[in-house]
Amino acid sequence: MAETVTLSGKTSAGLLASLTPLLREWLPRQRWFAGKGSPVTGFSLVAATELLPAESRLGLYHLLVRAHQGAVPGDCYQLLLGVREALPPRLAPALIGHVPDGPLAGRTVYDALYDTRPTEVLLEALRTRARIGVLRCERDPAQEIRTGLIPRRLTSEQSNSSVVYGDTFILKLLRRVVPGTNPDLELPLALAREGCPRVPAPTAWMHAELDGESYVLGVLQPYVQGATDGWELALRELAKGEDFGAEARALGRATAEVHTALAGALPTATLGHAQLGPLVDGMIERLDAAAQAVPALHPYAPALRTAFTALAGLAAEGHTWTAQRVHGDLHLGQCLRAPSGEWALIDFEGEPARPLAERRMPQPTVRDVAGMLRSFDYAAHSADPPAPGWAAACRAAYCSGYAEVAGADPRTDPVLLRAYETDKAVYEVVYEARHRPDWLPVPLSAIRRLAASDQL
Ligand SMILES: Nc1ncnc2c1ncn2[C@@H]1O[C@H](COP(=O)(O)OP(=O)(O)O)[C@@H](O)[C@H]1O
Ligand SMILES: O=P(O)(O)O[C@H]1O[C@H](CO)[C@@H](O[C@H]2O[C@H](CO)[C@@H](O)[C@H](O)[C@H]2O)[C@H](O)[C@H]1O
Repeated sequence: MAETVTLSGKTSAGLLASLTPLLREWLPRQRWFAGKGSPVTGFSLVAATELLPAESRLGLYHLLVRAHQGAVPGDCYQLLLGVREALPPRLAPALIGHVPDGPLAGRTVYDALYDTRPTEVLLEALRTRARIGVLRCERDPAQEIRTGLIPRRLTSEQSNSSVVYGDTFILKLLRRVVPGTNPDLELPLALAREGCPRVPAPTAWMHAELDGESYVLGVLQPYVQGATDGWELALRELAKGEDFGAEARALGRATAEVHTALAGALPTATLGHAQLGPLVDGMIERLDAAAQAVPALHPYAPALRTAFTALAGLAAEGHTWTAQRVHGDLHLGQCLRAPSGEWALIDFEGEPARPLAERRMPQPTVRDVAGMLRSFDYAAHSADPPAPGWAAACRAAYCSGYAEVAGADPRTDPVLLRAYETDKAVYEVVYEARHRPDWLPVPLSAIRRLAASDQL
């Protein structure tokens, strides 16, 4: 591996100044950019590390940059920038721009995750537990990382960016990074220690040490070869008019296995009146904000609010609930079915827009169950014609499968389940209004059902 350096203050200031106009254009267009809606006014450099010298044919920089949006410093993003004289045609979609001045004047800068050599450099750093400037790589000594694996970038990227190496490993590079323990590494590591086979065990990971704080930057894990995700599979079965009950039941069992392992690995808590109050307040605040943001939700808000006040009422009567660490953003797209038929769960980041501390709090497991129940409903309502009976059968099979392993059926606590399902549907209304307005009718159909009923 080439010699690597953390850039001096002067060099990095020059670098950032010349990159700023290009990044200001490019960053807001990325799928993973979280600050959509308000313009980026500037950047500050959090860390810059040269992984391949810029003077060579191919330069490579690892950057952590804070995007400023208005007066307050905004989110910190991880960028891997390649530097070349000119881009070969295969790298055209990766173009960020041509640098007009400064230390890289006349050269072309691009998103290096599209390129083979830079992604090989990352894997090599993980394999060799490299420490480069602020970057630190660590790995599970029990797992081997072979050399010579061919990288390819995943095009189905969502909140982050992923590279698959020879169908053996997948490296997820977090794009918006925050200091602290990241559940996307914390939970799979805890599950691996607990011997839970439902979640690929982290093979290696990279973080940055900055001012005494650690930022998780990426996680390498075994790639589930030939897997189909639950969303794709559900839509396929729906289109064929096929029953999905057996798969839904297996998914319920897999979810309960993961919950059982998480409860064994990490602290649990009891939620009584004092703890539930703030949780319910949060649900009501999210509902009010959503009803303001999406007018179509407004007429249903009073009826939806009863889902939350009913839960607060139970707590006031002295009911308690068990809380533990959960997935936090579970839906069919986070479930992978291997050709063997086994299900794996991925992406333990939680809802990325929520603060880390909130995402790491113990919560009732029904939060994940509600996410999956919503997902069956989503699949059924994106079919033409909608198939509510199919969703109802999947939801029942999922809860039965869950109960077989957990020993308790989520449907036996309808007030809790309705509150969490309502909270999720409200979140989805805002998500769709912001990202996919054509999909808004899907969560709105659930909103109508939830507003009209006081049970599952
Ligand atoms: N271990 C894995 N094996 C196979 N495919 C995976 C694995 N982990 C993730 N993927 C694929 O990568 C995609 C993105 O992963 P995910 O963790 O959900 O990232 P994001 O946070 O960007 O949504 C998933 O939808 C899935 O198709
Ligand atoms: O996968 P992400 O962590 O990025 O989750 C976000 O995007 C999801 C859509 O890609 C969104 O999920 C919603 O749509 C799914 C179908 O596309 C459906 O299966 C889910 O049940 C529904 O919530 C998710 O809410 C959002 O956080």
